[in-house]
Amino acid sequence: MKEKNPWHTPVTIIITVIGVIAIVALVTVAVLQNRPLTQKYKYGIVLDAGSSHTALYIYQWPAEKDNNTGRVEQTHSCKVKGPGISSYASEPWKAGESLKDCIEDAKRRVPEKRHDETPLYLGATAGMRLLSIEDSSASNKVFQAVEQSLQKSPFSFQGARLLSGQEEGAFGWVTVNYLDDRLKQGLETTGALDLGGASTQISFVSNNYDGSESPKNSVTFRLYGNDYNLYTNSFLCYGKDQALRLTLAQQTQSGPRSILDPCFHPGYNETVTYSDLYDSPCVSDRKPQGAPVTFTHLGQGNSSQCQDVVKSIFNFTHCRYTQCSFNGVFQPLLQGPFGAFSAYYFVMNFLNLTDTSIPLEVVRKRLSIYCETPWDQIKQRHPDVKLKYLAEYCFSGTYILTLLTKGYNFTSESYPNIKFIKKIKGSDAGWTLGYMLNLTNMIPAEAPDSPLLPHSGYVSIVTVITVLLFVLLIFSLRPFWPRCSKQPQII
Ligand SMILES: Nc1nc2c(ncn2[C@@H]2O[C@H](COP(=O)(O)OP(=O)(O)OP(=O)(O)O)[C@@H](O)[C@H]2O)c(=O)[nH]1
Ligand SMILES: [Ca+2]
Repeated sequence: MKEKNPWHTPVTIIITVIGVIAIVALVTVAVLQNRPLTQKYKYGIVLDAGSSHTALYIYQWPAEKDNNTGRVEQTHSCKVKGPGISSYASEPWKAGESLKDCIEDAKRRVPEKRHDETPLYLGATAGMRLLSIEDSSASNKVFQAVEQSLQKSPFSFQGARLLSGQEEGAFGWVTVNYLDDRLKQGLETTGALDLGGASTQISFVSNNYDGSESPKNSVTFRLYGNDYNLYTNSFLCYGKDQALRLTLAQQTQSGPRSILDPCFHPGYNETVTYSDLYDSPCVSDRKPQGAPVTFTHLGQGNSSQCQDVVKSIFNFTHCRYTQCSFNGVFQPLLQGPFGAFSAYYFVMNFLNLTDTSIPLEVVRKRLSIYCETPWDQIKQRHPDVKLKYLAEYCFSGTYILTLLTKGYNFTSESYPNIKFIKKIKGSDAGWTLGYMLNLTNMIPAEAPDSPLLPHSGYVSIVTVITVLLFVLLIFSLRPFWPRCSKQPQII
């Protein structure tokens, strides 16, 4: 006779079926409930109105994770044609007009249904700082013109304003450390070195600096639960274009008809108008009286003399603090790694000198060989490079090394701590990202609560516990199991 399987009773079959359905349902709900939503993005736009040009940056981040694990990244940038907005002082409406192409570009890049919720900011830096010193009414008119133009865009325009040098330095530092993921993890931070056309910024955290010695150089932040006491300084007139004016002013104090400039290649020969050279508040008070209309700017290509001329634009004589960089500005001891961007990168990249493991002495030697190369040869070697940029790389390279070593006190030992960078993980290094993160409150002061378990761990645990409960249920029903009718053995 065939033995009857005790499991084949209606009760156990029903329990098993219900149990299996329950497990499947539970796991499905857990998976569906916790699956990442289809990615939707939010956008933010920042216009960087620099002294030499304006650039527009578009940032995006996952819509449902504004300030948590969502990472803000740059998706696009647009270079505005023409000079910086401060150059339109005499015809301000043109400053507004100049932005239109990049705004049209942004309209195509940001999905249309997000346009009206996308914040748009314009921040102006040293070019407008100089214009506001020189002619505040002209600078107001330029701001009005760009505001009028940007208000017409479909984006949510949040205003155009002048950043202070301190903000420019601090937001550059936030950008670098945010992109490097150093803030969220509370890691040692990276200092930021920004070389613009009209100003230059240095920002870093130094352990032996509490901000009390020079409060105007101190910015404190609480980010992701960590406190930072940042040292920052912006040197107006020490961006590379204004620094070049300072050295040319130094060489033309007697109002000569020609100068032999050690920072330009031998054979270089250009006519410069005195009124153009001295048309900047950085040098205007030093315009020589009775000078001719123009002077001939001749290149000499003499590196050591170039270093001397460049050094002469820094003032090292007075310091009322325990230590200074230059021009009587307090600076604590340099600390940690540094990221150097903007013109630091453009120039050192052109000169093939971004590798800071090359000893500083070798860097100087290579630069002096470059500076001594005749202008004709330089032009032949680089037919595609803009002549204005090409003519200035010898000066700019010398200025960068002088600023870093004589100005900020980097030494042969600390020079390798500098990294010349353009982008970090696809986003440009600069103040714009930090500025937007700040204005959109996207970096919380306290560390966000992270989920106890990752999604996969959560699903696995739910499944295991459900199966265990089910097995337990089956066993708890044991008394109801039909008895196995074993035949007594006949001996
Ligand atoms: N060689 C080279 N120089 C560049 C390039 N782009 C900009 N520059 C120059 O580098 C300097 C710094 O440029 P930016 O960092 O854009 O300066 P900015 O933001 O206009 O000026 P600030 O308002 O002082 O920050 C300026 O003298 C520019 O003319 C480039 O692609 N190559
Ligand atoms: Ca800049």
